[in-house]
Amino acid sequence: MKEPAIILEAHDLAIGYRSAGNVRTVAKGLHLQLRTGMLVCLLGSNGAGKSTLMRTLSGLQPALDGQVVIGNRALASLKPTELARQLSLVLTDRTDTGNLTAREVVALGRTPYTGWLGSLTAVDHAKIDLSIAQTGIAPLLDRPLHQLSDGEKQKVMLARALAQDTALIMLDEPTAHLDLPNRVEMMRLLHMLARDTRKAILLSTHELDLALQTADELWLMHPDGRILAGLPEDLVLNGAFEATFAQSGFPFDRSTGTFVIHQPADEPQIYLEGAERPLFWAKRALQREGMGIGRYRDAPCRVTVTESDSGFEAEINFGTAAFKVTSVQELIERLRLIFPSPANAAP
Ligand SMILES: Nc1ncnc2c1ncn2[C@@H]1O[C@H](COP(=O)(O)OP(=O)(O)OP(=O)(O)O)[C@@H](O)[C@H]1O
Repeated sequence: MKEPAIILEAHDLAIGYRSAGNVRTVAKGLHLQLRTGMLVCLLGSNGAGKSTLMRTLSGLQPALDGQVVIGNRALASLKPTELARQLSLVLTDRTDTGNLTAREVVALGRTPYTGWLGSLTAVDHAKIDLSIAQTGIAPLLDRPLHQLSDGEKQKVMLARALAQDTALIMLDEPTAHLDLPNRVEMMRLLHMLARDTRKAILLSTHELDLALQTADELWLMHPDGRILAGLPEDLVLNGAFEATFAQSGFPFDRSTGTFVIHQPADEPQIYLEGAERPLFWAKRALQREGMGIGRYRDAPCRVTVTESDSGFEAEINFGTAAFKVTSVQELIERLRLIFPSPANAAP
């Protein structure tokens, strides 16, 4: 496999805003690299500076200090047409495309090569056809963009970026208006595109779980203005992920890669064991109920779960008593009889 090449570099970059003599620095001292074939997800809490960074890296706003280099040229020295041949940008803000059809919007991706009134060559048509095939938008092509659903529009805007045929694509919250299946599909598509077309793709998102699963690299915007970059798994295991979202108030469970919404209210009196799938869902339900799950087999109550034809079965052993239940609901009800919730317990 070819070594990934560096497409974009930021050296000692400071980002933020300058107005009426005031400077508001959002982050500084940033050293970043984007390489071919990589899907990089930029994550951070609200107000951490994701949009500011995306806008600065794409030349929409000037850096406060430092330098961005794209394709071996300083970003600040690139003319708009030169930049448009290096970088395509997909913004979530609804763009006014009038009555243009999806096909016409995709064709706009070729503007850096044809000019506004330029006619499309065979090469342009081939690039457009390829981007349509890659995003699977053929059935939408003759419809005005404004009549499409948000998910469909998002795919058309991605096709336009692909038609632009740049080594680097940046997307600002590309999953923002999509439902779960479309969010998953969009992330999978972007991951596949990075792999297959060797493009560098940078996107900002609040989809922590999807980013953890699909990104080749994460850029975590720490509230103190640093960016921690690395493989998702390393950033989880070394605590960087937790630190980035520490202010959310929810502990992050490094073993499951999820935020813990329910804290145990009860003593850890239940030991859970058994098949992986029923164990996962039983544990979730017990956690939601605030039931204390212990780590040792000699806990007062042992629950052994199995997968049955109807999905779930469990045996509860408490002292000399044993109970069989056939749903998670029954399990919770039986356990609540054994261990009344502290909130409901008699004083
Ligand atoms: N035009 C502006 N002038 C001054 N400060 C701004 C401007 N736009 C944003 N900011 C500030 O810069 C900081 C970073 O904002 P930014 O929009 O980049 O964060 P974000 O990570 O994209 O947030 P979100 O996840 O909420 O979209 C915030 O404190 C914000 O208030």
